[in-house]
Amino acid sequence: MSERPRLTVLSGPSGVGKSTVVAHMRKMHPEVWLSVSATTRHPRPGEKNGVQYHFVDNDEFDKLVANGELLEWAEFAGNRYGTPRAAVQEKLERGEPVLLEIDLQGARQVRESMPEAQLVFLAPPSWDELVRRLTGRGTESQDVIEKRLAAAKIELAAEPEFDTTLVNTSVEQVAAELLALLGVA
Ligand SMILES: Nc1ncnc2c1ncn2[C@@H]1O[C@H](COP(=O)(O)OP(=O)(O)OP(=O)(O)O)[C@@H](O)[C@H]1O
Ligand SMILES: Nc1nc2c(ncn2[C@@H]2O[C@H](COP(=O)(O)O)[C@@H](O)[C@H]2O)c(=O)[nH]1
Repeated sequence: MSERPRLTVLSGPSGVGKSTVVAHMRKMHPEVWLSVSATTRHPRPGEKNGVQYHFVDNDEFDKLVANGELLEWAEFAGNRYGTPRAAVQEKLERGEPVLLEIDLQGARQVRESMPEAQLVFLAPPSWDELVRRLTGRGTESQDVIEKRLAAAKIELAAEPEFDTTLVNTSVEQVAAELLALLGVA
């Protein structure tokens, strides 16, 4: 009997570098499949529907929830985000690894529904560096940055709930560590 296919969750505070690390990893290994979440957040400049996210309005998101189409979902800093269930199930049924990049509330839901999943926490080298990265990205208003930093304090305190912690000092190094955890490299 083959080993059960693995679902990996990558979580960590807003601005720590999750998307940057995953993008670097997929540049080296395009075969790594990342779930595309649905969100009610407005696209940032350069973001395309169906690529970074499926951008939906509140009614569409309500329908996804009501129809049981989301594996998990959460409200984060004023917007809702959720993982479409069907694509994840299809990949796992084919025996292919699955990567989710989601917040702490979503990670906790996955732990409940799929205890075999591995939960990876991406931590910043320091609090000041996290603030620098989130602010320096320049994509959020000061009000939203403050909401995200308030959430970050809760997320950092939850680090012991995760199976593994990776510290994002070097994008290249942490991408290699994540690949190893995915069983790709
Ligand atoms: N190791 C690193 N060293 C320096 N800067 C980094 C590093 N990793 C990421 N960054 C920078 O930090 C900023 C935030 O990164 P990114 O958008 O990937 O974070 P995130 O965790 O995906 O955030 P969110 O949860 O808000 O989507 C970006 O400007 C990115 O270039
Ligand atoms: N619970 C979920 N969280 C998600 C999902 N997709 C993304 N996220 C997380 O939301 C925040 C904010 O993302 P941003 O793109 O607006 O910066 C971040 O922590 C993401 O990881 C999801 O499907 N479910």
